[in-house]
Amino acid sequence: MTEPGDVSEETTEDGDEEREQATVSPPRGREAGPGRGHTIVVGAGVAGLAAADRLAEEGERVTVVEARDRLGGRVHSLREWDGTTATLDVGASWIRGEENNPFARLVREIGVRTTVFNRSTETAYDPKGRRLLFDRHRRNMEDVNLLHEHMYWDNVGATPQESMEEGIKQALYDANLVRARARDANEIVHRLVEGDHGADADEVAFTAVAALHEFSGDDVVFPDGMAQVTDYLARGLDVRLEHVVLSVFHDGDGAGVRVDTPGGEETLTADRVLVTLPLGVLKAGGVDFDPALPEDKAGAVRRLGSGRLEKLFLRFEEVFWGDAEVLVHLGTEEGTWFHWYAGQRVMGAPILVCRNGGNAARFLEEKDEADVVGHALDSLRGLFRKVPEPVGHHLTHWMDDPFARGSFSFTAVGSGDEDRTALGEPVGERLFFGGEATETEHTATVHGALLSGRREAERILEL
Ligand SMILES: Cc1cc2nc3c(=O)[nH]c(=O)nc-3n(C[C@H](O)[C@H](O)[C@H](O)COP(=O)(O)OP(=O)(O)OC[C@H]3O[C@@H](n4cnc5c(N)ncnc54)[C@H](O)[C@@H]3O)c2cc1C
Repeated sequence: MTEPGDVSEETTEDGDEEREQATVSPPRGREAGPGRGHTIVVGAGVAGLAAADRLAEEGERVTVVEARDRLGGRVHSLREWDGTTATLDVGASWIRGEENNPFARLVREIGVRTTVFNRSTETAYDPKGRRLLFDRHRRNMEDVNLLHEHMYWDNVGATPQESMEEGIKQALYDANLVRARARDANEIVHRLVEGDHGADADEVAFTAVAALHEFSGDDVVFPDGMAQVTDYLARGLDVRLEHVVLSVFHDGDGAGVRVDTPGGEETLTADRVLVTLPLGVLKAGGVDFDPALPEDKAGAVRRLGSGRLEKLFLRFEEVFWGDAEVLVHLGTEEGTWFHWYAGQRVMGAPILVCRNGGNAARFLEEKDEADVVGHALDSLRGLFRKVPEPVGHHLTHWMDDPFARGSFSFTAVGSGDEDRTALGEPVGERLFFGGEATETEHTATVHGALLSGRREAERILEL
């Protein structure tokens, strides 16, 4: 190990890129202020950048190492997609609940434009593609709220071994809805679980109901892309892209990482390392830790789940679905194509986007891309008489992405908050852990990632 605080200097072409980046904004975090040290942050997602931003502001020297050739991690805005002016948020797109939400506060500080999908236009269709009367859909959603309320109450005293599926069954029994209403509410609740957790109701712990402490207010999206926020956090920082961390090591003298770069392998050392790798990457075991992670942390990595949620964007010549900005389709094959969001206003182009989570995503994963698009079009053709061929599409593959290995963490049956806490615990004063999976109250979200990064920055600043 070289001296703590000594990071090998870049001499490759990458170095030029880094210097170029630094000139866009005044450099930050390049030197340690009085009494401060040097932290290597692994991962330039929301968590890593939020930590680096805070540490740099407080005089810490910070070096961010990122495997991809871009910032943002699971925040990824594809700008000017497909020859249009549209920006696609192919990872996170929503701030869930604007009020008191720290991510929303940051967005306001930066002055980034947000908007809401107009839910008053939400239109639901039955399995045969018949539009449900507005009142019927509203009643369905009231039934869903009732089930959720029962689930919150039934959750008191639930054990980690109980599944969300069992919780839903109990709530259905308690709510005592008539058959057709119970069927619709049951289906909608299942689709919501799959979207929120990226897993099926029988894979998710029932206790996760209580863990979804979301904020009130509107859910807002970013017409110009959420990546404006990660770009802002990274301004002026020393971020080294295309640096794939192979191992993380630490001892009494310091900590460091071995990285694979386009110029070959390198070793970077510092006083400490903050790891914000996605849970899926930790689960895959591609990054070595020396010494090995403590058993409670390794166990947490095994027990927590990495969920799947994939998005399909379809671009058409023109809007054929009317004014609706949200379409709900009940009774589809394997729960696929349940929720469509229409981007004519929000994205400024005739785009439909659908998210498939859990089983629906697994079902589609078996197909090649053309078949997935065909399957989506068949489903839409059940709703509209004339569905033209799309002129473009984008399908995400977060589960296969080697630097994500999933969309976000979920509390799997048999795991719990104590696993998330263990995952976020530091190892001595050299190794720290952040990322959405290390949060107990706001898992699987950008605000959770933000809070985890700031939490670890505070921990380091208190040393
Ligand atoms: C399809 C999808 C939809 C979502 N929708 C929403 C939403 O609407 N609202 C919401 O709040 N949240 C949403 N999320 C969740 C949200 O995106 C994440 O919770 C959040 O972005 C995670 O941030 P993070 O910093 O913890 O992890 P990441 O953003 O994954 O950052 C970790 C970084 O580590 C890097 N990395 C991985 N391996 C290595 C390695 N070996 N060496 C170096 N670097 C490495 C990665 O490339 C990445 O940049 C969604 C996620 C997905 C995938």
